Amino acid sequence: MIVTVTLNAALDLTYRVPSLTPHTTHRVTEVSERAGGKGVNVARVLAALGHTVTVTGFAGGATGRTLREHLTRTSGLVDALRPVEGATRRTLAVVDARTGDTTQLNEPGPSVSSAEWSGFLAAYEELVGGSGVTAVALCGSLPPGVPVGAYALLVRAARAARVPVLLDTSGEPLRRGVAARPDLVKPNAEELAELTGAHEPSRATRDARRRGAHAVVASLGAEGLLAVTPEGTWRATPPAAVRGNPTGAGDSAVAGLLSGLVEGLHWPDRLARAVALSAATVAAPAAGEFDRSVYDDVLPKVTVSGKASAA
Ligand SMILES: O=P(O)(O)OC[C@H]1O[C@](O)(CO)[C@@H](O)[C@H]1O
Repeated sequence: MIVTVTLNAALDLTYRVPSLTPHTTHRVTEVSERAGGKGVNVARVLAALGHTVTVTGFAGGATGRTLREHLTRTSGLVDALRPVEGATRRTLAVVDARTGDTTQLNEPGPSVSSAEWSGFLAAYEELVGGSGVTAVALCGSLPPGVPVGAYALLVRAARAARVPVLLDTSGEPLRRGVAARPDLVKPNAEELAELTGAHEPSRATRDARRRGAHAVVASLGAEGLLAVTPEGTWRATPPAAVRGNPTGAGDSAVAGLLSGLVEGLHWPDRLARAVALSAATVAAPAAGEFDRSVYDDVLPKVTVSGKASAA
């Protein structure tokens, strides 16, 4: 069983408008509402790939209730979200139908008390310390009240339980989390540059490893993925850019990497799967989903170059 942690879960709204223009009124032509937050999206993609996933983090208020109802509709997901007094946030993705561009607005999330945080930490330690957990993904921003070093604690607890742990966050929580030596981090180019101060991806990726991450997979948008790992260095590139809504493409890459890890795939196959899932998510209406025909089409066309390290 894979565990995904979403401390700042969200009810994701996606609006499609004919053309997004500041200072004007828009008629929304399509509305979708989904359970979201990065770890929830990762879990939904993993479940669609046939994995059983326990979803944990916080949920509260009417939005939290709606999010949990959405989760019950996806088979393969086990809801282990912990209740909080504050209401789960909403996020809004506005898709401009003319240009295909997406504008994302994320609420900050509920205030989490220190008692709620300590309760979560104890439950998490018990969960990852129990039997049958094959990997943990720690994903997304932290809600107000959760300590900035939260991910570092969660990484250490997973490592103590000998469970492989992946971290996908940004800013100071990423910096501290990386120093706790996760097995894998998956920053995008911007997060990587902020972490390391380096703007050239291969240099920044190597630097992120020096800071503590065992392996680093950088997501570089339409240019695919760059992986720097103890087993080797690879670049995985999609055959062509896919038009659509890129929200959640990084989450699908995480799902591809994690599923590949627990299935024992070699790095080049894991990376190809992650790139194909990302592309297939751009083609889908919302984060946490992917277009299976695009996935099947792109997967054999992903180019993976690079080499394994000398044994
Ligand atoms: O936790 P954040 O970094 O604010 O990201 C959350 C948001 O990102 C997405 O997961 C897309 O990656 C949305 O579904 C939305 O919930």
